[in-house]
Amino acid sequence: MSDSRIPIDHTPYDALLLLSFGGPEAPEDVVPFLENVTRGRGIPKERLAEVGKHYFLFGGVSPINEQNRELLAALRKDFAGNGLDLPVYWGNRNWAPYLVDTLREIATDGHRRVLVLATSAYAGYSGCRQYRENLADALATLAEEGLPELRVDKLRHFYNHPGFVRPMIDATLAALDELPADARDRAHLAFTTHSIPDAMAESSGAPDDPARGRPGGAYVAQHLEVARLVAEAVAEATGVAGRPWELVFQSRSGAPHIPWLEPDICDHLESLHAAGAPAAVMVPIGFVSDHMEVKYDLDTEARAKAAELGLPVARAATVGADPRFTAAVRELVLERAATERGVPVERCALGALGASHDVCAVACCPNPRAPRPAAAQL
Ligand SMILES: CC1=C(CCC(=O)O)c2cc3nc(cc4[nH]c(cc5[nH]c(cc1n2)c(C)c5CCC(=O)O)c(CCC(=O)O)c4C)C(CCC(=O)O)=C3C
Ligand SMILES: [Fe+2]
Repeated sequence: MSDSRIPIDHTPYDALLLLSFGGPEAPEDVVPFLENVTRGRGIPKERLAEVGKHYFLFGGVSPINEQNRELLAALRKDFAGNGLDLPVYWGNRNWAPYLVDTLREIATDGHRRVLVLATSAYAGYSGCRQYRENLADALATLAEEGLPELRVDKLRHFYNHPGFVRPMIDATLAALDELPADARDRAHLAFTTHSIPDAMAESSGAPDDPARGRPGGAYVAQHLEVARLVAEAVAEATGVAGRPWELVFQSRSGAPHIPWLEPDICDHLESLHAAGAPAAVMVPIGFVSDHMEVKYDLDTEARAKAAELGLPVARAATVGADPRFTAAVRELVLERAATERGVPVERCALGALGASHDVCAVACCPNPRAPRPAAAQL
């Protein structure tokens, strides 16, 4: 890591907010949680009933909140151990602790400039702007309550930061080791992420992003870049060149007549099997922790499909609270703080796309329904 070159000075910021999706923690939470997630989004009732079943299969508890508690503790420990005296708070979009309550706490604790780490590494409406709209809504509520004004900035997309990519390389190598030895060297890598509507993918990214308007937009271009970086590092570590890999999708919702990114991981496993592939590793590069989309859609549904086909599969772990990731967050905080102070610093990124912008443009990753106020933009 290059953090030694960035001064350990968090001014002008006085708090970091870990902002996440949230999930139910008891059976009676499941329906209200799904109502929060899908309000005004036109998700068919049948799909909601189906997704509800996924949660009930796990006792009505999503692992996501516990994973965020672990990340919060790991960030605090990393900061404390490296002389970064910046309080870290946690709030969610869809479940307690709710974002608005956490922001109120931040304001009443006397903080004014808040940096936000969203648990989503890539560009796109769902992973970026929607969180910024939620921030704008929460700030409006605090203003109505007469609380002092907070200024909120969001950390840049971290998909190509070495502290995010390197743990995924190791996780892919570990998953390959779980496969039968005679299938290992010819096993495919199936990189997976959340499917989103084609139109949302195409409009993802900054207006001047070269990927914008191309099929899949910045969302797909960024995932392809991470997939390539992981595949190349795995080739180097294993000495196996030319291993096939693909970017595939999971967790589609929405109405069937609206096109979403494909192929689905389960269809992909079928194609691999039909084409004679001996095994596959599923690498969930689109997610930062092993939450429900990973535990159900991959570990339950896709594994069942693979078992039915007789295709050996393994699943790589997500980054979670890996110390390299918490160090990367620290580095990103210090990088952004230095930039705000006008101090030039190295902006660490692997691969060809370079470090993302710090501040989103008004036309970045537009809302697919109608424009709404969003925080942390130009
Ligand atoms: C890009 C993306 C990410 C990754 C970036 C990020 O992390 O933000 C993500 C993460 C997550 N999505 C999650 C859960 C759900 N997403 C849904 C619905 C949707 N997701 C979408 C996209 C994404 N989603 C979209 C375009 C929809 C359609 C409705 C809409 O336009 O909003 C629904 C509704 C039911 C259904 O699945 O149809 C649920 C329950 C959980 C929590 C898991 C847990 O509980 O452990 C997490 C981390
Ligand atoms: Fe989702």
